[in-house]
Amino acid sequence: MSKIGIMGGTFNPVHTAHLILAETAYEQLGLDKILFMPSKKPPHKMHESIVSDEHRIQMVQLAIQDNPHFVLSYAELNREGVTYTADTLEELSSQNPKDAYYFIMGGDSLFQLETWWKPNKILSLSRVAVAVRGYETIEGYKDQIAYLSKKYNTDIQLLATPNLDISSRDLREKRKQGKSIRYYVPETVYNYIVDNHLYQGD
Ligand SMILES: Nc1ncnc2c1ncn2[C@@H]1O[C@H](COP(=O)(O)OP(=O)(O)OP(=O)(O)O)[C@@H](O)[C@H]1O
Ligand SMILES: O=C(O)c1ccc[n+]([C@@H]2O[C@H](COP(=O)([O-])O)[C@@H](O)[C@H]2O)c1
Repeated sequence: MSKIGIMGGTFNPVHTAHLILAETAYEQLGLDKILFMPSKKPPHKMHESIVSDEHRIQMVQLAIQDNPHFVLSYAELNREGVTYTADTLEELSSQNPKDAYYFIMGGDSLFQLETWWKPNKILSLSRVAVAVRGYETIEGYKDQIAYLSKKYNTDIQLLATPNLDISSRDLREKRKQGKSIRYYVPETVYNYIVDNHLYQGD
């Protein structure tokens, strides 16, 4: 049996907080590997402008290539239409029934989790590991963790990450304003964004 972390995201673009979050989960939960799983068409971002799958794949690949326990997963990119986490977990666990899945997320996702498709299935097929985001505090998460843990009879893990106030949205905005995003993303990803003129206009 392997313990597999899933770092799902739009990764538009992937940034340093995603990588720190995944590495912390790997270490703290004693995982065997982390799947970086770009979403195809996230249901809650249907109207957002997202760079092509190819660009997001390239950026994730560049970001994780030096880490032997980080793996790019095409599980959602290979599916047609809207991709739901519950369906992805069902597919993964039927392919590898002996593996245990840990779905890694930031606090914004934790507070939205009940609005996702079939939260019950998500929480029965995986354990959630959550990191405090930006200026939020652990205190603000405790009630939500206790509520979800009790309701869905699960054990939600809190990850000991530093609070990193980095978001893809802010990085896209900085680029639009001509500001630097150097060091918010790995150097390879920074060069890719600059070389491909990504996030410069509308
Ligand atoms: N700074 C952060 N701290 C903790 N978790 C984060 C952080 N940034 C992203 N995450 C988590 O990583 C996962 C994937 O995030 P996503 O790709 O949407 O990045 P994002 O920065 O939230 O993007 P956007 O600003 O476009 O919404 C989500 O579960 C999100 O909560
Ligand atoms: O399945 C759902 O209903 C659902 C709704 C919102 C988000 N998700 C997943 O949550 C992960 C983080 O999403 P995002 O948009 O914050 O990058 C990513 O894997 C999404 O597919 C899933």
